[in-house]
Amino acid sequence: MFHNPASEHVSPENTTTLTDFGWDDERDRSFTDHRASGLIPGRIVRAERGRCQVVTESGTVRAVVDPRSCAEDRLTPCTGDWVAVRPATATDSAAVVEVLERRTAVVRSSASRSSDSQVLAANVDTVAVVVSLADPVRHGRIERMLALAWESGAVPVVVLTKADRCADPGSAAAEVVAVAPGAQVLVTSAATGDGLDDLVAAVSGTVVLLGPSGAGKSTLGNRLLGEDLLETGAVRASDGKGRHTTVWRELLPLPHGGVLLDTPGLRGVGLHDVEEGLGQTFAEITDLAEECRFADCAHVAEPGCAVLAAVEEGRLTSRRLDSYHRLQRENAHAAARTDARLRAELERPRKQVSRLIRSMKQGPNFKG
Ligand SMILES: Nc1nc2c(ncn2[C@@H]2O[C@H](COP(=O)(O)OP(=O)(O)OP(=O)(O)O)[C@@H](O)[C@H]2O)c(=O)[nH]1
Ligand SMILES: [Zn+2]
Repeated sequence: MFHNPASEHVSPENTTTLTDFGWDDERDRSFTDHRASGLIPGRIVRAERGRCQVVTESGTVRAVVDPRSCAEDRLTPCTGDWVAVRPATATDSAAVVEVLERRTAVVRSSASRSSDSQVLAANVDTVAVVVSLADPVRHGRIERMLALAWESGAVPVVVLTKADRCADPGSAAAEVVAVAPGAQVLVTSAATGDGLDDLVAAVSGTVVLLGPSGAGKSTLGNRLLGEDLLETGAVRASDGKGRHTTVWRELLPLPHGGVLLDTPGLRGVGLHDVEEGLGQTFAEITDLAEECRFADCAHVAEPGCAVLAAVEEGRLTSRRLDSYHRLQRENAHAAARTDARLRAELERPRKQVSRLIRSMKQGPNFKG
C-alpha cells in the first residue's frame, strides 16, 4: 500500500484520497523510485499554460510545470494526467517534474499550431457518448464520436438522453445499437430519472461525457455527481449568463466511485488519427473486409469486394458504408494536416541553420 508522511497533514476539509481519483497499486509500485527521491504522486485537476492544480495525498496544490518534464517527449500535462510532484520548499513552489505513463488519451483533431495541446484528457476509463432523443438521431455523428472514444483506449457507452421527449425511445435505441457494435447503449431521462441507475452501473473510473451542445451532458453529469456542480443550459437560460463560471476543478469525484472529467476542450472535439478507432466503430465492415479479394480493397468498386456484396444483399446499409467512407476521408485529411504541421516544425530548425550558414558565407559586413 502507499503511504506518505505528508498525508498525515491532510487538511480536514480534504477527505478525498488519491485512490478516489484512481490511483492504484500498479501506479504506486512504479512510483517507488520517485518516492525515494522525495517526489509525491498527484493527479492534474486543471491544467493551464505552464502551471496546474494537482490533487495530492496532502490536498490540492498549485504547481508550476518544470519545463524539463515535457521538453522532449512532448507530454505536456493535461487534465487527468498522473504526475510526479516536487513538493514546495521554503523558497520554491511545488513543481510537476514528470508526467506518468498515460493509459488512455482523448486527442483533438483541430490541431492548434503548438503541437503540445492535442491531448484533451488523459487516463479516461469511460467515454459516454451523449446523444439527445429529443431531435432526430444523427447516426453519423454517433459513429464519429465512437471512433474517437475507441481510439482513446477507453470503454465507450452510448447514452441516449431526453427519452421523455421521444415518442418511441425503444426503436430509436435499437437503431443506435446497430451502429454501435461492441458498445453498451442506454436510454435515459434526467427529467423522469429513467435509466440513471443503469448509467451509474455502466460507467467506472474516470468518466468523460462527449456530445454536441444541448445533448444534456451537464444535466447528466449533475445526476451522476448527485449535486448541481455543472452549469446546465437550463440555468443559462434562466439567468441569461453564459458558461464562464465552470467549476475550478475539472475532475470531480463521483459518489459511487470514480471521477467525472469535464474540461471545456472536450466540447466539440473532432477526429484525429483514429484509424484503429474507426476499425472498431465499424467492426462488421472490418470483419467483412477480411473476405475482400484485394487486401487493400477500398470497398468502392473493386471486384470481389465482400463489403459491397453485403450492401447488395442487404446485410449492411449503404448509409453505414457511406458514413465509414466519409469518416475515413476525414481522418486521412486530419492525419495529413498533422503530418504537414509536424514536418513544418521539424524543418524550422533546419531553415534557421541554413539561414545562419548563408549569413556566415556572406560575411559580417554584408547588409541585406
Ligand atoms: N426534457 C428533458 N430535458 C433535458 C433532459 N436532460 C437535459 N435536458 C435539458 O436540455 C438542455 C441542455 O442540457 P445541458 O445539460 O445543458 O446540455 P449540455 O450537453 O451540457 O450542453 P453544453 O453545455 O452546451 O455542451 C437543458 O435545458 C436541460 O434542462 C431530459 O432528460 N429531459
Ligand atoms: Zn472490399
